[in-house]
Amino acid sequence: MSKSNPPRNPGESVVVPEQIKGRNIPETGKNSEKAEQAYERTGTPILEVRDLCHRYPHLESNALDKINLKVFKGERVAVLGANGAGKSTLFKHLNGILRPLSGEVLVKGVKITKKNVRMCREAVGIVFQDPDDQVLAPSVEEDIAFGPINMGLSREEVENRVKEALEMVGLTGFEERAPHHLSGGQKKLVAIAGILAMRPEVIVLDEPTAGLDPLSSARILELIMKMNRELGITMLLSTHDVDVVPYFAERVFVLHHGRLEADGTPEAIFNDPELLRKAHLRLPRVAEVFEMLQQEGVDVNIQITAETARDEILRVIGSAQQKARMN
Ligand SMILES: Nc1ncnc2c1ncn2[C@@H]1O[C@H](COP(=O)(O)OP(=O)(O)OP(=O)(O)O)[C@@H](O)[C@H]1O
Repeated sequence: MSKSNPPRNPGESVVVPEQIKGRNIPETGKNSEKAEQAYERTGTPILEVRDLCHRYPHLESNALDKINLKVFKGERVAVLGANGAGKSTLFKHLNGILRPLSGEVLVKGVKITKKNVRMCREAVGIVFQDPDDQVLAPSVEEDIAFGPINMGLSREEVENRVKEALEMVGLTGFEERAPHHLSGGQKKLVAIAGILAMRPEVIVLDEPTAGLDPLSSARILELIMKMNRELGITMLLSTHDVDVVPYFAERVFVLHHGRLEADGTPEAIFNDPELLRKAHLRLPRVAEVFEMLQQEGVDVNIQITAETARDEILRVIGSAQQKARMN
């Protein structure tokens, strides 16, 4: 986004939501039965981008250059890329906020046009990086009701949806509060509730944890997992926080200078040092330790989550003990 991200402390530790810690880490990758059950990678993608190019006025190069990608129902996808890579620009195309210079975006197989853009915005909701761009009404309740009222829903239905969305994000009791008196984390939850109340099939979140403390970040990530698991909502989010990516993403898109450099599982992406270097990304902290061990000549495979790291360390210790016994 044009707004710069608040600086992050490079040594800041990651708070992994309890639900996705340890043994409950969602399995990722092609071999994961759970992941395979969670979504069907065949048939019509819920979102498809074909040869998408975007150019902002007065700029010489494209902010997006021939992007092709598909997202399937129920997937959790992370979009990684350095500042200015094009993540926000891509997101604004996914529900027709921006119009392509060339190429097209399809929602459930239908190309976004002027005529159907409203329907597309109901299906694909976007949570912007800065909640102040989104949460504008004088009270939380009015803010969340805004989308459903615009959809022409009855008063009773609007009330139901506001109640349901507040429950989902854990802000029941905040109805009368003024959004500008809430904390950054609470405002972010109100922004998510406003989108949720429209019952979208896809939620796109631009840097949902930027500027939040570790606990608030964990709460947002927990909510993202819950919306995916319990409501079946397809989730796309951009982040600079590579440490959390392996804990929630089944698939990762890497953007660099407006191009899609890679589309793969977190394991595949984080096992490609050349790609990470090119896209100005780094390994998750856990993986950095394994990379250092490899450089020391230890026979380990790079791991990206705490749980698989523990298993790998136990494997190495086990084989060292076995060798010692044989000698
Ligand atoms: N409204 C705009 N007008 C002109 N140029 C823009 C505008 N918005 C973004 N850009 C430019 O387009 C490119 C992509 O920006 P974009 O905000 O999509 O990147 P990003 O990956 O979301 O970055 P960040 O991680 O910093 O949010 C950048 O070069 C940026 O300067």
